[in-house]
Amino acid sequence: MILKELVEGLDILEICGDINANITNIAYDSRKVRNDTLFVCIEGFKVDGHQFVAAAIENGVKALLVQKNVSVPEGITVIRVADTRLALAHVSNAFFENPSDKFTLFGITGTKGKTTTTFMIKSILEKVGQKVGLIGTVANFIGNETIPTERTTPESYDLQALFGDMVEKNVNSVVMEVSSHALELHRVSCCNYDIGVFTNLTQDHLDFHETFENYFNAKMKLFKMCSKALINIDSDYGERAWEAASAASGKVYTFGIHKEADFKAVNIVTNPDSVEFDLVSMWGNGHLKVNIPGVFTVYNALAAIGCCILGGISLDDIREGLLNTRVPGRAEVVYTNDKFTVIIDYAHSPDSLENILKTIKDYSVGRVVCLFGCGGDRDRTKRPIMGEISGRLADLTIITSDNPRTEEPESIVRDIEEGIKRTDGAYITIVDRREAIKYSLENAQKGDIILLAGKGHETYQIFKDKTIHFDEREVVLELLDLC
Ligand SMILES: CC(=O)N[C@H]1[C@@H](OP(=O)(O)OP(=O)(O)OC[C@H]2O[C@@H](n3ccc(=O)[nH]c3=O)[C@H](O)[C@@H]2O)O[C@H](CO)[C@@H](O)[C@@H]1O[C@H](C)C(=O)N[C@@H](C)C(=O)N[C@H](CCC(=O)O)C(=O)O
Ligand SMILES: Nc1ncnc2c1ncn2[C@@H]1O[C@H](COP(=O)(O)OP(=O)(O)OP(=O)(O)O)[C@@H](O)[C@H]1O
Ligand SMILES: N[C@H](CCC[C@H](N)C(=O)O)C(=O)O
Ligand SMILES: [Mg+2]
Repeated sequence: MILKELVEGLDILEICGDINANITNIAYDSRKVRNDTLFVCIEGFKVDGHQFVAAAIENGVKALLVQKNVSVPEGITVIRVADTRLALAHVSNAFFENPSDKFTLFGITGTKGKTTTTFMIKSILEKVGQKVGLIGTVANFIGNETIPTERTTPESYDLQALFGDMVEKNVNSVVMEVSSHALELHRVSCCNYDIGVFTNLTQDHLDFHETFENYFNAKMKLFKMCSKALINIDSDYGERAWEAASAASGKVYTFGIHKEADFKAVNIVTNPDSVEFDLVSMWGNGHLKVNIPGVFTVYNALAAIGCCILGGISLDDIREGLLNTRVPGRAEVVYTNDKFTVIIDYAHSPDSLENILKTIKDYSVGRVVCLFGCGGDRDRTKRPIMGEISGRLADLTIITSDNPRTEEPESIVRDIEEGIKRTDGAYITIVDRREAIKYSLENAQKGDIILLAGKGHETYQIFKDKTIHFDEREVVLELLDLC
């Protein structure tokens, strides 16, 4: 593609060199530069991409997109802009020929419920015969094809490339999780969303956003890219989100349980392994069931129902699609016998831990044992809060490690302990997660529900010096064999 076409519409501060150069590749990492590549230099949190101009030249770069002055030999075009992350999204969208215009795109943002809601929407749309793309925490999917992923929302170039692939493979709809990091760092800029959903806003990621206000504002950026918005009006930030979406989007719809809403759930029945409710809406009323427990599941279901009804799907098809939804690592029972049950769940923030513990507590006949840790290099302020929640709600807490990353696992455990000490909840600390799980199984009492929280579908554990294979589903079964 001609460079001029890639940068058309971009706010350019300065161009040096040939704007008609032919570009066959875009890279934001110098190690992926080859001949005829446009290299986009990003000032990162760890390193400055502008440092790698020499390496890019060595690899045959044709043009550079920069936000700082750089010196290059003749024959290489340099384009300077104010923000290269935004520019990367712009050129990537152009390079793959505006792929998000070619399918229906649903974007789900919020602290909790994104993965679950996307799985519900995928299941419903597949029920009516659509080919669906899904982009999120667990993996990316193109129909039945699974593509492993490291981020919830990919970098803009990778996202547009994936969209391009989805167009080639004839998807009808794409449903994606939109993380606040992605919104803040322009990973989803230039996307054309048909519907944007706000699920809720509770504490997480304050290491990155620093304040709740910044976190909220990052989430609201989604609505500037949507034709329609769907808001959880019961959420603490629901009214403000409604105002922000109304100012930005074409049409705004609401869902909820307590307040008046376009999609409202009444007569909620909670079961140990499912929820049922009646939907009331101007598009139709009806009884629905989801095989995931917890009142929070009703909110996720309402978000999915709203998207699908606004997308023209009938309530009968929605009912069946919802009933068949399964989400790996979310309230997943990995083992049960007549003595105890082991559940894994991806709760790794205060609100989600509180919700899953309350849900389990409602049905337990014996103790609730909560085993969890907190991720290293992530929001530290949530650690004592989660300790306090578990101390208050669980009969026994086993504090252990999650993904320590570059931090000392013992010091993360101590941060959690600080919170649990404010309660009279019983607890022990076992830093090694496998040993902690072993302890929970060896000491299980009749009626126990053992919750392993925080790692859900993950199949690894990240340490300072290594990443090991660690699939909690496998670990439990292996240890039970040994017990
Ligand atoms: C804070 C954050 O989000 N950082 C992301 C960001 O990194 P960065 O820009 O700081 O990158 P950097 O390492 O400083 O490098 C700067 C530039 O130099 C380039 N480089 C680097 C080395 C080299 O030899 N040559 C070269 O060109 C890099 O490719 C990059 O373009 O851009 C990178 C490329 O897209 C991401 O991989 C990286 O994610 C980090 C690893 C991360 O952990 N992100 C998490 C917090 C995240 O994004 N989480 C959310 C979900 C959260 C949730 O809701 O639960 C997500 O969407 O996954
Ligand atoms: N609507 C909700 N409100 C509060 N907690 C929820 C909600 N939905 C799910 N949870 C809890 O949060 C955990 C993660 O849910 P899910 O993966 O759907 O959220 P997410 O927004 O994708 O999270 P992440 O940002 O970690 O990927 C679940 O295992 C459950 O404990
Ligand atoms: N997407 C989230 C996942 C956290 C999962 C938890 N197991 C942890 O490692 O903290 C993040 O990167 O912050
Ligand atoms: Mg997710």
